Amino acid sequence: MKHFLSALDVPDVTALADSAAAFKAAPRSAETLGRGKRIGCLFLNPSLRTRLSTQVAAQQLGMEAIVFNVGAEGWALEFAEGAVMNGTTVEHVKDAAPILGQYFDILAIRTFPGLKDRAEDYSERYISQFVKYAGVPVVSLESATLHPLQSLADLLTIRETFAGGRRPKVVLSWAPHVKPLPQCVANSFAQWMTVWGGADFVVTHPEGYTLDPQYTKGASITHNQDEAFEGADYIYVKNWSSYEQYGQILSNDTDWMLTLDKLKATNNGKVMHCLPVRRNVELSDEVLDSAHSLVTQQAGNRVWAAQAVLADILKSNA
Ligand SMILES: NCCC[C@H](NC(=O)CCC(=O)O)C(=O)O
Ligand SMILES: NC(=O)OP(=O)(O)O
Repeated sequence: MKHFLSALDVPDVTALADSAAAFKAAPRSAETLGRGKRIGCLFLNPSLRTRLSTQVAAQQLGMEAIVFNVGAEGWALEFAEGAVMNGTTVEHVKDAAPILGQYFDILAIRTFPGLKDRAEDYSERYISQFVKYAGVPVVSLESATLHPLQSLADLLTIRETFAGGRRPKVVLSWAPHVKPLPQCVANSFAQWMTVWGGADFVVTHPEGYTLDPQYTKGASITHNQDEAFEGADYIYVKNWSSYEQYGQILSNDTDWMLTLDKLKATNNGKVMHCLPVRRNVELSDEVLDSAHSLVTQQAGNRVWAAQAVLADILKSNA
């Protein structure tokens, strides 16, 4: 693949998850693949896992990784076409991106949505301008609407932990939060689950939190969390702000927090979350600290997901 922005860039998500599993079994199996190559990781927003796992993955492929917190330390970038730059932005992406394309063989970017203007966020203007102007492969480190590296790690986690000999029931469950969050992780998980097609996939959320249907096509959607949890093998917990009443918090319904009591209806369900997590708001301590929780394994798998993606891009663009 050329770029990695969405599941739709991946010819075969199962094969990519297999590649991630192979790197997990043999981390140094392609340690010369990236020799002499350099990845630039640009962060317009904070990160712990994505930032570090991508660097570890690059190093294990023999690549050099340079991280730049462009949001905090760089010149304020302008993305609007034809902007009269007499305000706070200092440098246009049209000028910056081609330079970054000369410094790096792969450019990876984290750029969260503004959550003010849905059309603007869902146009993915920021990351697509890097694609347009950098001239090198671009990897999403979470963009305005999707988080594909997270979803690939999630798919790996489900495939390596499920031993049921049937299709697992996987539930994406909305959770309360203190602030409006992007829809990225939820959109992306739904997209990967439906593109993969290996699970009975259910999305549950309070009214008003319907996700963009392009990502949930093929999923069962219900406002009844108890019903969704019945017999579930995996519960993926995530908050998102409203897509319909864009960027709003409509419900701070604490009843939606995942507790051990709620897990009783599941099939000894495993619990997933992308992290960072607000303890005792989204999930209770007793869930996160129990054997139900896969969150540490899931975050560990971010390395293998990133390694599979970078290896594929290196091979495809050799
Ligand atoms: N990269 C994984 C999640 C990133 C982001 N969470 C956050 O911003 C949490 C912030 C907080 O808890 O204050 C999100 O939901 O998309
Ligand atoms: N899950 C995830 O993307 O974590 P970071 O925001 O810490 O990178």
